[in-house]
Amino acid sequence: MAKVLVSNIKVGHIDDVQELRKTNPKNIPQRFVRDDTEKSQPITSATTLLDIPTVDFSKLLKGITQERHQEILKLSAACEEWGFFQVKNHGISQKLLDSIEELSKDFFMLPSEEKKKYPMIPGIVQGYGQAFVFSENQKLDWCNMFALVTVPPSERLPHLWPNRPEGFSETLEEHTIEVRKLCQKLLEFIALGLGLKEETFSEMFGEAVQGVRMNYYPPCSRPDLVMGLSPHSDGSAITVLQEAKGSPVGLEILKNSTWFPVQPDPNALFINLGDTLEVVTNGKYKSVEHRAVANEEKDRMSIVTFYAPSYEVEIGPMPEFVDENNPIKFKRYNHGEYAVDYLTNKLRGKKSLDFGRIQTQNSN
Ligand SMILES: COC(=O)C(/C=C/C1=C(C)CCCC1(C)C)=C/O[C@H]1C=C(C)C(=O)O1
Ligand SMILES: O=C(O)CCC(=O)C(=O)O
Ligand SMILES: [Fe+2]
Repeated sequence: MAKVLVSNIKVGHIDDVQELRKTNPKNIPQRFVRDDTEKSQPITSATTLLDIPTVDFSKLLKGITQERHQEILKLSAACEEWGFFQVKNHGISQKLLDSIEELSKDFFMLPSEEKKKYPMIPGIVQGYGQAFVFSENQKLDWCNMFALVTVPPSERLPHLWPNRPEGFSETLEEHTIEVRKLCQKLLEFIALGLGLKEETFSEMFGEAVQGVRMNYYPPCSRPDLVMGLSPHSDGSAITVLQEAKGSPVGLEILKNSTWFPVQPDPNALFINLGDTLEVVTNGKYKSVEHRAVANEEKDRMSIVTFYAPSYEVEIGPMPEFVDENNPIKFKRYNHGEYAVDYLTNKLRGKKSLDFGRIQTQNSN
């Protein structure tokens, strides 16, 4: 994908939320204050955490057994009903996960001037700062991000790979490889759960694009006024989310017009479906809309890997999911063009899917 340089847009001043917190914790600049229309209060309280469907990866890895079949049924049910699940016994070493978490936290704790050596410029979602800001009056999220495209190497921006904290870039390389293997295996089992051959997505995606983003949410004196991360569906096929240990509840899932707080098991990884899986299954599976809220007392951090098709491939609903009862909902499109559309707009609920959606008379 051509690196979209949207350098002629004015984004106004974007405060670093960690600096805001440090210098004047009671000050919430107006650009961070959401009006009520945007922040429907969750109907459920944080005490009613949503039960996250859990898949045991070690059972999926067993040969063709009844146990594996049951786990695949669990996986497909979670994908169809919720669009997310958590995976335990995922096989990624806890040492690596702890290391990437510690190094990511150390990165965010670096002095501001050090982090500003890796600026995130509008339209390029890589680097340190706030992604998806495209206008001066756009509300900002209470979040500092650091993101890199990691695969293919040709899409990397080497000058944004930090040399501090020590070992961060090297650990990121290892983390990229291990999470990629998990994504590829999960997509094989998701394919089987759809009644497809397990190679379906590896053949469809080509050399999958992979990006990683660390989100750091400092405490906020008025969490009721701000949004940690705006509501969105991910522009991935699947996303792997690791929540830092000791994080307060922050991630919320939209289901039946209600925001449900979820907190993944610290020994599991949270997986959510992105727009691409909704398109290729013609809506049988749906990308889940989610957001993150801020917390008054505690900081929170997430490490998120996005796994998506190559920019070169064409994506569209598979014939297996189109029939007279399920008319085709999306056109076929070049994934690179979808990626440009996604990455040059603010986070906007599930509007990212409109890029490929076929508008029908009665479509709302
Ligand atoms: C919520 O954020 C995303 O879904 C997302 C997805 C980015 C991507 C696509 C839309 C198409 C395939 C490539 C890629 C995974 C980059 C956010 O971008 C991530 C990835 C980087 C890098 C980042 O800043 O956040
Ligand atoms: O921090 C979280 O829990 C959500 C992060 C997320 O949705 C994202 O980075 O796409
Ligand atoms: Fe997300």
